Amino acid sequence: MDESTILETRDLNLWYGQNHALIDISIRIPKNRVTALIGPSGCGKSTLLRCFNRMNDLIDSSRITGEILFNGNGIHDSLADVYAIREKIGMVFQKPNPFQKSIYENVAYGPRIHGVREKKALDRIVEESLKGAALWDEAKDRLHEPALALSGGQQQRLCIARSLAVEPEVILMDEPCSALDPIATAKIEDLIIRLARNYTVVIVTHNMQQAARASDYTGFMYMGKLVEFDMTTKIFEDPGEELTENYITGRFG
Ligand SMILES: Nc1ncnc2c1ncn2[C@@H]1O[C@H](COP(=O)(O)OP(=O)(O)OP(=O)(O)O)[C@@H](O)[C@H]1O
Repeated sequence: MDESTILETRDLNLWYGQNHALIDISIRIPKNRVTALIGPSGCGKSTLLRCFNRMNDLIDSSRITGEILFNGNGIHDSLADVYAIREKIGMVFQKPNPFQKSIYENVAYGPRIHGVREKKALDRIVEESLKGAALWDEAKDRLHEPALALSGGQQQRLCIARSLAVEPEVILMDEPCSALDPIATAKIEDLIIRLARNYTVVIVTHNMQQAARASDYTGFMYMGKLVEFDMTTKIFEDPGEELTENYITGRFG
């Protein structure tokens, strides 16, 4: 794989109490590409995703061994700043979760916390972020309306805009389309492909067509292990492992 790596795990293991949820995961996430994580329910996809920006730190029972590197630096090193990591590695969840504020305030919230006060600067960030999330045309005349008045698909794009507003390098997406209809899903998929021009996207999905359509690389996980990681075309057309083939041809899962 001749790509530069932005995120990497080396022999990563994670336990929730006695449950060994991730087993010896070594993966390299290529920069400015879309990587999909697929596999049957409970195989550890969301857990691995949450490790990348230390969201698993918030779960008391979880314990990890091994290394996770972001741009070559260990994210658990003593000097690592977890808030800076979560700013650079944003996350979008399954269910859109905008704040109970206006569209504008949802996007301006992060930059404001980081000290941007000037209205002109905030206006510019809001516009750029909404454009980046393909929501500007639909939202520009209603910026001060409640975000919760948007449709589900628009709310999800607003959540993407909110993460773009703090200038991330990576966007983690945990089944971002599972609550959306096919039209809203298609819009998010187009957006994911476009986002990869400037950002790295890692997406967990149950939808194999989505992984095939929207990703450059795919990792197939099974029972806590990364069975295979390769270019998406290779995984779907000529997988190296029988287990992968059985999964993508619908023989289990
Ligand atoms: N917060 C948690 N506390 C304890 N155990 C957890 C927690 N989250 C996940 N697990 C366990 O870790 C394992 C992996 O779960 P995870 O959610 O990462 O899988 P997944 O592949 O994303 O599943 P799904 O596709 O169903 O979302 C499962 O056995 C699950 O029960």
